[in-house]
Amino acid sequence: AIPLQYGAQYSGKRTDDAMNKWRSNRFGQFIHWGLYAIPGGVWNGKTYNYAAEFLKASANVPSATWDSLMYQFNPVKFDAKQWAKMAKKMGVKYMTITTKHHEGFCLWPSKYTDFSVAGSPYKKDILKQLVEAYNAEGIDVNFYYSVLDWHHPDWRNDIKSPQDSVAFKRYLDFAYNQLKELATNYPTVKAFWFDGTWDNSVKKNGKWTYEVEKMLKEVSPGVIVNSRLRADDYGKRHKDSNGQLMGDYESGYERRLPDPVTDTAVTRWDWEACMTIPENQWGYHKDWTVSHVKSPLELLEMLVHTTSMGGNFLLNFGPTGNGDFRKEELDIATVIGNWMGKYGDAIWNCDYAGMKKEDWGYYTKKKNSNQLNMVVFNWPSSGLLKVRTPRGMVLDKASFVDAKGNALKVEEIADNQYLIQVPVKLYTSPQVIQVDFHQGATNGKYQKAKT
Ligand SMILES: COc1ccc([C@@H]2N[C@@H](C)[C@@H](O)[C@H]2O)cc1
Repeated sequence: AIPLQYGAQYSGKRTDDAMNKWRSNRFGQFIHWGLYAIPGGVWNGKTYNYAAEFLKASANVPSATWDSLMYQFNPVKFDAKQWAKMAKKMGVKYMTITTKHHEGFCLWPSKYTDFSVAGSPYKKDILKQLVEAYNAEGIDVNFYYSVLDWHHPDWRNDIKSPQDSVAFKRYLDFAYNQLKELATNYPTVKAFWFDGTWDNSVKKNGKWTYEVEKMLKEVSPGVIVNSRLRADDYGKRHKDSNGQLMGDYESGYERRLPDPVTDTAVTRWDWEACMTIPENQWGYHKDWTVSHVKSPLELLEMLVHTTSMGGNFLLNFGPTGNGDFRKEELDIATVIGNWMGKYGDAIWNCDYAGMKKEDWGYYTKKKNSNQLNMVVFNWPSSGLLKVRTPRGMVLDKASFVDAKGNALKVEEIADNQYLIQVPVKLYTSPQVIQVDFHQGATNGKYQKAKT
């Protein structure tokens, strides 16, 4: 192995209470909210199709002009309690909020900059209201923090001169102080979600990323940081020069999911996928006709897919500049919430079942139980659901979660191969079949092939 000072600090999954809770949460609400929500992808009457939180770049808006949006930030409809109630009904167990996105505007009154809510007509601390309201609903809150900062004069994309080094050192001190301020002033925050760390300037400062992780864990014991924060001694990101995952979970899946057949390696570590409802909009965009908008059932399948591979699913919402949510997002929250209300037990505190992916859908397995869940999206015209079990796993009985009394026919047709029979009918939403199993030798009651 290559000797490293700033590489991975440990290997394997963390098994402490804080990480077990993070893992059991499974479903989270991402919220992107900042000055970009005011123009919402439209500048001087022109609609820009690219991600709305990048409008400053897409429309080549001068910094002074963009930054003056601070004087328009006054979300009169913002109601943290209402947001938290919507999240609770949707069935999320955690929420990740952008404390500061690439534009540099801070949703809390940081003492290290004037470019925050304190300088806006709104004035109040948005993070404080959200943390209190969501925690009151029993939902954990995590903080997203962009290291990339378009506003700060000392930010550099690369270090090309001694002057760059001096300036960027000032920037890294600023960011370090802001992060310490966040961890200190909002002690119930459970995790930090770092973004904007792909530039050479950050890759050349692996030590700083190591020191940030260390500081956060000293200030807030048990706190969790994503792999995206980290660069090692040689600028390697997410995984260090020895291929070891840095941070506490892998955060490379952005608007994409690992393949359930070819990417099962991800089940060996903790990971989280974050997902937009449109193709590529994190901040509020006035015109969602610019791309495909995922339906509730598309997103629900992604949540189940992610859980089936031992990952967390972070679904993004982009509130308007006034502090309310668009209809499409409210509808998605309602439909997913209704499903979670009935079948959330197949998501929360569930993990990878260690079984081969089948065409009809996904398996999840309740932690420390003999409860296997089959979440069925694709109904076979035969009415026969194929199940291949690992050696030593024997299926006993199966029934629909909302028809526990009606046992389904479970037929062992060959070594570790079963068929579960379901009525052939139109199912209008994904169903969950609960299967009881035990470890043991197969019953061998099927006809052995004639030798
Ligand atoms: C292609 O470059 C980028 C850069 C930043 C992003 C940011 N990461 C997401 C989690 C959002 O915050 C998006 O703005 C996305 C794509």
